[in-house]
Formats: sequence, C-alpha cells, structure tokens
Amino acid sequence: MSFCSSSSLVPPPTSLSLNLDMNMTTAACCVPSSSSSYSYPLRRLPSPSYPKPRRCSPSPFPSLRAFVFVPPATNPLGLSLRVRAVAASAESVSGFDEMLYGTRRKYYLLGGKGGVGKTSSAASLAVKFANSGHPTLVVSTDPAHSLSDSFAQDLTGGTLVPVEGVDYPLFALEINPEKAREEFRDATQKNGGTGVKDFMDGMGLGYLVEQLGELKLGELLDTPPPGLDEAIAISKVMQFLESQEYSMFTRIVFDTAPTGHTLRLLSLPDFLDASIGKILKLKQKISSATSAIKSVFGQEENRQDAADKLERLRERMLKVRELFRDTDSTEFVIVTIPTVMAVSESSRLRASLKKENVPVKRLIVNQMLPPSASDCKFCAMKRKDQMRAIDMIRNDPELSSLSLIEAPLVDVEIRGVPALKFMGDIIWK
Ligand SMILES: Nc1ncnc2c1ncn2[C@@H]1O[C@H](COP(=O)(O)OP(=O)(O)OP(=O)(O)O)[C@@H](O)[C@H]1O
Repeated sequence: MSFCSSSSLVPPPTSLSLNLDMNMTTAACCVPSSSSSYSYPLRRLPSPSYPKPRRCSPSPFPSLRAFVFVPPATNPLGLSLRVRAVAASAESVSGFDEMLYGTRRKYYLLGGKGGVGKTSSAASLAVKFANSGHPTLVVSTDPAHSLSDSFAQDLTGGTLVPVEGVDYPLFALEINPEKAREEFRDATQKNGGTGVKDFMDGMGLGYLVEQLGELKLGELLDTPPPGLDEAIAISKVMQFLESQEYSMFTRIVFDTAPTGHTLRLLSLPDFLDASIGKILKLKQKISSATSAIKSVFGQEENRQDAADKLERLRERMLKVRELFRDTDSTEFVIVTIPTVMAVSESSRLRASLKKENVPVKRLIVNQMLPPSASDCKFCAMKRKDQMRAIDMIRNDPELSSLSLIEAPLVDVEIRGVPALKFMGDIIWK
C-alpha cells in the first residue's frame, strides 16, 4: 500500500512528503500543491542509521531530483518519512537543479539583443521558480517593458504586482523610467528645483541629489542622460538589499534592456563609486572653506554628516558591484537567436561581461527550428542556416565555454502563464 499525505510546503526548496509502502520497496512522492503522485523504487531499504540523504530515482517529476532526507522513523515500521526536493534531473540541460538549489537569494539577469526572447525567457524562468516553491520577483529594467504583455496581465505601476496563475508567490515590478522622467520634469518646473529631492527620494535616489551636488546630478537628470534608467534600476537593487519589503524573495529575475543599456547598468556602480571618491577628495581639499562645503552639501548638513553619508553611499555602491560579480548569488544569462548578427552581438556582450567580472554560464539559443520532417524547402534552408550559427557559437572563444540551451521556435505566441510554463518546461530543465 502506498499513499500520499499532504504536508505543508516549506518554501523553498519544495518540500514533498514521502510514504513508504508496507514492504518498503517502493515509495510514493507527492507534491502538496498538486494532486499528482509518483511512485519510484528506493535503491536501498531504510536503515536505522538515519538521517541520510538519498536520491529519488527516477525523478518524481521531470525537473526535480529529490534528495531524501530521512529523519528517524515516526513509527515502528518506519512508514512515514519526509522528503525534501532540491534539484533537477540528471539529464538536465540548463542545469536548472543548480539554479533551484538553496534558499539563499539568487539573482538572474537575462539579457541580449533586442527581440530575441529575453522577456519570454525571464518570465518563463520566474514562473518555473515560483512553481518550484521559490517566492520570486521578476523585474523589468527595459524602458520598453513587455512583462505585462508576456504575462498577459497588467503589471504596470512601478510597484510590486502579484502575478496570477502560479502555485507560489510571484510578483512583478516594472520600473517605469519614462513616468519617472515626467515626474522629475514636473517637480523641477513647479518647485524651481526644490522638488528634485522629493522626486529622487521617491525613487530611492534622494541621497544622490543631497550628496552628489558636485556632480550636479539634478541638472543632469533634468535633461535625462542615457544612464537614468539604469540609475533607477540600481536604486531598486539597493532596496532589494536593504528593504524588508523584498526580503521574502529567494529568486529575483531581471528582464533587462537590450545590450547597450545592460552594460551601462553594470558599470554604473563603478562610475558612481569613482565619482564619490572624487567628491571625498574634493571635500578634503576644501575642508577649511566652510562656505564652499555648504554650497556642495547644503546648508543644514555639517561636514561630518555629509562625509558619513557619502561613505554609506559608497558602501551601497560597493554592495551592488559585489552583487553583480558574486558567482554564488548572481548570474547573467545571455539570450540569443541562431543568426550570425545575434551571435556576434552575444559574443561582444560576453566579452564585456567578462571584463566587468560578471558571472555568465548559460546561453539560450531561442527560436530554433526542429529538423525538417517535411518537404518544406524554406524550413530546411532556415534550419541549415541556424546550424551554421550554432557552429559559430561552438567555435566562438567567448561563447564556446557556456552551456548551450536550445529553445525551439514554437507555433504560437508565448503569452500568459500557461504558455510561459510550457516554454519554461522546455528551457529550464
Ligand atoms: N521560442 C519562441 N517561439 C515562438 N515565439 C517566440 C519565442 N520566443 C519569443 N517569441 C516571441 O517573440 C516575440 C519577442 O519575444 P520577447 O518579447 O520575449 O523578446 P525580447 O528580447 O524581450 O524583446 P525586446 O528586446 O523587444 O524586449 C514575442 O512575441 C514572443 O512571444
């Protein structure tokens, strides 16, 4: 006899319950969030020397390899055991097991050339994480947001919006730089510049205005420089690190803007760090000139306060920089399509990321045509062309070392959670 008992899911990693059958040679796993159950043989009978990790084999469901942590048997026959599922199947392509593993927060930034499928890949990854038990946040830093289109839900507004249709918490955040710029212009026009601070405070960037007087950031932002979107995104990243509001999320997926913007986003902390360094030096030089200090840091600030704040800001920037370069918590996934142009751009992107020491392990090649089974000449030619691009990737010094994840071109538009789940099950396994 085998049966599945419900158990409260301990998110994450996904918790399963396991019940051994009476003769203790097979067991059934069930995922509390669904009614499906899976039977599989145990390699060895439970021994008295528990706890011991064991592997569910074969996997109870396609993308999960359950490591079975067997606590002391709860009854004399040892019938009730608990299982913790932490990873994916051995035949995994994308190495999703590794991405899923652990409760420590991880950040995934998906980026690449425009239109290659960044949003679809990011959204499908977020759905997959959430359905695997990770409270997940998907953030768009692309000024031309398409998360709402991709999920077929209204996720606009610049705040956390819950995504419907997934098993576990998934929230989306579309950072809206255009709206931010408009508000900024209004604020500066109405208040002759005094509204700048309020506006920037709202964006979590107030300290920049206060403290980066020397950079004249306010003036720069009045006519938005190319880095504004990235600055806003960075400020949100800082909030992730510091704010309680975001502490529940164990996976954060970024749908980034096309390549150029992304690179600026990554280099901005360095830029600001260097700028702060300049300001601190400047402050030292003119420390005796009180009036000059006041004009830089504002009337109420005393010098020590200003210097402390700058130091704190610098620390925050260093945190962001570390975050982007932390192999344990952050990964940049490059998305491309099998064309010479897209592969060339991906190669340049990888080179730039390498220079910035940003960890990259995976390359998604999206929109692959299946081998042609018909007389369709166009399909056969196209496929041949795509295979040439794949060869190019395999021989590219920047890309050849990455795990290649091929995602097929599907015959329907990928919109809405069921479609994203479908896509996610193909890519992330
Ligand atoms: N594998 C696929 N099969 C079929 N359609 C796809 C596939 N991947 C993406 N698409 C479709 O291609 C279009 C562009 O995809 P998506 O928005 O994900 O790209 P993007 O790189 O984020 O674009 P942008 O740079 O404009 O933000 C969408 O209509 C999406 O549904």
